[in-house]
Amino acid sequence: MSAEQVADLAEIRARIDLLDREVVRLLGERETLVRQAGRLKSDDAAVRAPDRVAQVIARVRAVAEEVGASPEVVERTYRAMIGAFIDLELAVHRAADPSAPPSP
Ligand SMILES: C=C(O[C@@H]1C=C(C(=O)O)C=C[C@H]1O)C(=O)O
Repeated sequence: MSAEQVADLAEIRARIDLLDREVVRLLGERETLVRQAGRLKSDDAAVRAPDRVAQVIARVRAVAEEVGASPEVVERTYRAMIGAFIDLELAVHRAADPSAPPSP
């Protein structure tokens, strides 16, 4: 890499780092809402809510198309993120109702 390319890459990474702060802040806000949802639900199946997951994926893919982002990257990112949130929500739900048996 030339000195100019090294400087350009450093600038790009600085901008990515700034965006990541915002992304993580928004993930924290999303986590608060997911925790609230987990306390309201009746059982593990309700926590997993696959129909809702399908809706969210369809919606974010459409938003990606609208804003010029890759729908594939957005879908894969969301599937990984929602998987992690479901694990968190299951833990929150079980802590709120310890008598509930865990699903397989
Ligand atoms: C937050 C919810 O629970 C789970 C987490 C979801 C999410 O992170 O978007 C979506 C559906 C459920 O799997 C919900 O039902 O809305």
